[in-house]
Amino acid sequence: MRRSQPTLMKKHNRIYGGIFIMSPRRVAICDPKDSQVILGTHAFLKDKRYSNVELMEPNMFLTVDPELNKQRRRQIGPSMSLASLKHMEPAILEAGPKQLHAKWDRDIEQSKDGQTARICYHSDFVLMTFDVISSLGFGHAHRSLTSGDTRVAKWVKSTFVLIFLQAIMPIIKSMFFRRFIAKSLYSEFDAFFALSTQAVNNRKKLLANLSSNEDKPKDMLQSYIDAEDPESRIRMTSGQVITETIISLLAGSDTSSNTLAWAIHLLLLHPHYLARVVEEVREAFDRDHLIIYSESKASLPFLEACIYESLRLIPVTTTLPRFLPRGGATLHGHSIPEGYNCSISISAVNTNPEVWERPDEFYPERFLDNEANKRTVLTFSAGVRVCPGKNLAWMEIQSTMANIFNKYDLELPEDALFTPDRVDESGLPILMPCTVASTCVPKFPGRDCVVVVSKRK
Ligand code: HEM
Repeated sequence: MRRSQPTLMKKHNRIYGGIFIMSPRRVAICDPKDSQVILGTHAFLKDKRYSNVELMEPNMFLTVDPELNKQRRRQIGPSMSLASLKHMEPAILEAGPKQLHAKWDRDIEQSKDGQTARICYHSDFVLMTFDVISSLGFGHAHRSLTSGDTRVAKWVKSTFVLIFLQAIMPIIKSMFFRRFIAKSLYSEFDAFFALSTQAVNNRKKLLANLSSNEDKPKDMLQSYIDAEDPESRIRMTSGQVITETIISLLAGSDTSSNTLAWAIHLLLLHPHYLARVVEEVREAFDRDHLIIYSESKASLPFLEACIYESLRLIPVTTTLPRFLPRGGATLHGHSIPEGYNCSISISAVNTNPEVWERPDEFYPERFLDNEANKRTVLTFSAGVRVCPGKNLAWMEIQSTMANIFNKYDLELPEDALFTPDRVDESGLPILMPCTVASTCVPKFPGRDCVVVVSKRK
């Protein structure tokens, strides 16, 4: 079995259990305890294919070198803490929920009846999450969602593809591919790199003219420039800041937008839960109030449970590939030789029937007052290389959803293909199909991620 598609991994987990052979020298891991063992230490290195990528300086995401990864985490980690993100929240709300409202209000106003608009929420979330991270990372307010200028968002996509291709197919790094076959991908990457370089240079010029530290911008770019490793006192060079900014943009936009899209899809297919979330939000806040993350965290436990359940059921990152250390390891009672690869299947761990009751069901109640269940969800990974952008993602996702439900009524269009009544043999709503590459993306977003939006009655 070579493919690691989530549905296949889940199916094989039910047949073969917590561990099975996927292909020669590669085993699949589907058990939460084994995953914690592997992810808890740098001994199980990230898959070596990541180090094939030669586009930027070595960085936190692609490095297989534990020392570099640890240093970067000491440098960058604090800027991703909730305390630090609190200072960035105004920029997140401007580029995120407020911009989305502006776009949806305009769509409604310009619609035929002036009351309801058909909206592809997937494409809006893609641009919105890109705008959020690029505002923080470039210190410049890209507004691709409302302006319709999607040029930079496209460069990001090309960079993603290029990284993926270099990792699995190193020949793409050759001059022949650079000049001919993959020329446009490389030139879009160059444009994106030049933009990031310009952002760092502009910021350094601005800093040179500031009279007080108090006036420094409060964003991710600034915190990367200021980041210092408390152990070695080393700060990042401009090249490293540029690279880490690009990496944050790549790692943080598609993941967040697709998570938002799956959460909305799941709620539309479970109208009783949608109604419960809407009621919770509207009882807690006035209709014109812009809900910030701390408010939503304090007052909207059911919304939070729905997001956890969506992250559990459809994790946008599907596998975590790791390398068995010298001497091998015993996993799930089996001795696995050194040099083997193991692929932790996030989707199989998140739906392992030995751990989760009603594993395939969208059942958010399992997360109400249940910290242990929240900790078991593996969607942001865990351990030494856990996602450093987790807090930012939560801030963005939860405040976007809270503000959508506070301001708009959402309904599936009449021609929707996937509806609450269209169920499988177990009686569960059939989900829209997805494509799995580096993230799990709706396959036909223009067809399946459409919703009719009107202003809240
Ligand atoms: C819903 C949103 C997100 C999900 C589901 C997610 C998931 C993940 C996962 C599973 C990993 C581990 C990958 C691996 O080990 O192979 C990871 C790593 C990473 N994520 Fe996220 N992520 C999200 C949002 C973000 C955001 C917003 C940022 C940045 C601002 C970010 C930055 C990173 C970085 C830099 C790494 C590499 C860490 C390392 O290798 O040490 N992520 N993410």
